[in-house]
Amino acid sequence: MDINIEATDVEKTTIAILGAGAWGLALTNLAKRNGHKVVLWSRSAALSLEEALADVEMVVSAIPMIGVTATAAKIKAIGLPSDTILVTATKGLDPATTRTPSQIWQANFPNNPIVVLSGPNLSKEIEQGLPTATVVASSDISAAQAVQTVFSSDRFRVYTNTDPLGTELGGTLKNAIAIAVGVCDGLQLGTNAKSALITRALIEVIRIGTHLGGKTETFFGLSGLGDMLATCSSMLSRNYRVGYGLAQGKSLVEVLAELQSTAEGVNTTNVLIEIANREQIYVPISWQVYRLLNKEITPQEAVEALLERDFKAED
Ligand SMILES: NC(=O)C1=CN([C@@H]2O[C@H](COP(=O)(O)OP(=O)(O)OC[C@H]3O[C@@H](n4cnc5c(N)ncnc54)[C@H](OP(=O)(O)O)[C@@H]3O)[C@@H](O)[C@H]2O)C=CC1
Ligand SMILES: O=C(CO)COP(=O)(O)O
Repeated sequence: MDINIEATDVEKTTIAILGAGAWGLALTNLAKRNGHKVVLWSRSAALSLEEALADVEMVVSAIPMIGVTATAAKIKAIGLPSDTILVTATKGLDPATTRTPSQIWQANFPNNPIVVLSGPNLSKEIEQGLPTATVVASSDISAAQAVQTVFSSDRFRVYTNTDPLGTELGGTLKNAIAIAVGVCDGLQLGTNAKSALITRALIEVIRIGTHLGGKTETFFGLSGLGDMLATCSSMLSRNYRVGYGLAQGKSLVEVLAELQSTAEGVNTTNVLIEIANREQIYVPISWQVYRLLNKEITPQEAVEALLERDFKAED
């Protein structure tokens, strides 16, 4: 029997959400609609980080990758009770250490429960009240369930998962792929090409993701294939728009200036190639994105390079 839990029946949580960008605002609205008490903090906020964190049961980081290490260090200096749940919603890789955001949070707060939140979550659609689903993943299942309770609604279906790294890497690695698919669409290569690219890209993401410790099945779920399909098929995706703009002959600087918003895939691709070179992981699609972003080839040459590779089996 399905039990319909009304938002009013659920115990209320006090939450600090860090990062007042598109994602931090959308997550704030989701939690507030469920009646939870939310303090939204950003660097330009009137309240200090210390004030924002006072007496909260949950901290949600929606900070772009560029700010995660410094913010985690500031919070460590302030101090957090060990039962405060830390939720990371950032999709990126740290250029200094090649770590994921959850690994950074875990290193700073080894005794706190860490939960990754990731899925096909284009914030503009969520803000319009359109339905979607997401995944909250943690080795601490009760912490994941607490986050599930905070954000779940009839428009935002939240699933739990016990593979935080796989969940996080799916959402992160697909940003390099969204740039590639943006190029494919910008060059008007057609639906067959796009479908082939996304399918081969999923194999690539699974190859990297499992090498780094994620579980194969996670990459076929919402945070893997689900998020890849969302970002590879929408002009709402900033990463897709980076690829699309480059295919139109714009420079990376021009495209990023037009976006005025975070496109994590640019940094992620650079860090990913560093990891792939170091660990000898075969990443043909991300490699062409890397060369394109670093002005080594044109969009047309990237496509030719992918098509001209040696014959191989599909696996
Ligand atoms: N938008 C989306 O649809 C989704 C985004 N994400 C992920 O969430 C993260 C944030 O994205 P999004 O909100 O869209 O980005 P935005 O570009 O909309 O906002 C970024 C926010 O982060 C703050 N910020 C920028 N640099 C730093 C820094 N060095 N330290 C602390 N805060 C900083 C800025 O606020 P201020 O300058 O005022 O401090 C700004 O409010 C990214 O990793 C993204 O991949 C995940 C799922 C969906
Ligand atoms: O991760 C996202 C949707 O799930 C947001 O994608 P962009 O960062 O490309 O806009």
